[in-house]
Amino acid sequence: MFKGTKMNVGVVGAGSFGTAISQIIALNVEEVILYSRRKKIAEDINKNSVNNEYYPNYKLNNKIRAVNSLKDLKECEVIFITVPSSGFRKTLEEMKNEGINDSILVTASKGIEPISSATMGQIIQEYYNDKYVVVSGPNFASEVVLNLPTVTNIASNSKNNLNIVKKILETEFFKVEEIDDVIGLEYCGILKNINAVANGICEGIQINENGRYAILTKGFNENKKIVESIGGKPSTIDEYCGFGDIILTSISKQSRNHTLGVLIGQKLEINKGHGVVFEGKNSVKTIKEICDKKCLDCKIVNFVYDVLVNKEVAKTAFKNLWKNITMK
Ligand SMILES: NC(=O)C1=CN([C@@H]2O[C@H](COP(=O)(O)OP(=O)(O)OC[C@H]3O[C@@H](n4cnc5c(N)ncnc54)[C@H](OP(=O)(O)O)[C@@H]3O)[C@@H](O)[C@H]2O)C=CC1
Ligand SMILES: O=C(CO)COP(=O)(O)O
Repeated sequence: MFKGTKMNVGVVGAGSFGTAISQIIALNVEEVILYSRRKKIAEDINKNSVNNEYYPNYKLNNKIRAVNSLKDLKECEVIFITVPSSGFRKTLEEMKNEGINDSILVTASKGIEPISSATMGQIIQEYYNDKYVVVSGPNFASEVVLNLPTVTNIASNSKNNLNIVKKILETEFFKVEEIDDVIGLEYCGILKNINAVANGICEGIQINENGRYAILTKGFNENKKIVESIGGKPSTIDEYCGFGDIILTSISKQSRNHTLGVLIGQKLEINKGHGVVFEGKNSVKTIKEICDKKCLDCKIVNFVYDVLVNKEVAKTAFKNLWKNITMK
């Protein structure tokens, strides 16, 4: 007999993380409705329980039902949004237009909107309310999909919504820890991508390990300053979503942001055509603007900005960074 939560849960975005989190949720609810903007992906999932595009060799839980219209999520009490930040606002607009009004919205996207500098949660607030839930942590989708030991942090202004989301997500191996800092949690996910690119660049130009871990330490401490400056708690950086995710994505070759840095450091051409999600690349300009506005001298952000935006040679940018690395 089913012992989980009797709830309609939806997931928007049948990509790496959306599919992975659906697997986790499926362990706790009767049905997960997974929205794919591509009909073929939805059809494959429903026919064979396989997401051929993102996990071709993995059988998904048969409690996952894929749909190709956002209308089909109308009855969901909770909806997780897992599209990249670049498509987040458009997705919310479409959800609104399709009559999705009363669901608890959860964001797992680790990016920031250019120009408005809005976090994904703040964009949700524009269309809905401030009762959204943020999920973030050292959570590679490739491991989440297998329900391997993982911890994530969640935060919300609504205790009730937080409890509901925790119930939907927590499994024996996928642990969920609440923290009391919505904006800090979101910023941890945004900033660690920039650290990952920075450490990847250093690896790409073959900086020694002592040097690379100095860069990592510097980035960790600068993130604390940034989180505090935007109204978050500096201590949030010590949590899984902070320390854990910075380390994971700065070091692991599984990280796309880290890999991007390595390739740039090695002066290899980045293939722009295949839509790989590099949230760090997309957010560094906005984060640099925020730091400048707040008169924060964040050397790791500047380093990544110099390489990615100013197109400075990575080795030159590193030399400039290193000159001032011990300056507060
Ligand atoms: N991968 C990971 O380990 C983790 C990722 N995240 C975060 O989750 C977010 C998504 O990442 P991830 O799942 O890896 O990315 P993927 O590229 O694997 O999947 C993205 C999903 O969003 C859809 N999508 C892409 N662009 C748009 C758009 N403009 N409008 C609507 N839908 C769109 C894609 O559809 P289609 O297939 O048709 O392109 C796909 O379903 C990112 O912000 C990332 O930082 C968070 C934790 C872990
Ligand atoms: O956020 C992630 C793991 O926590 C995934 O990182 P990448 O986007 O760099 O692959």
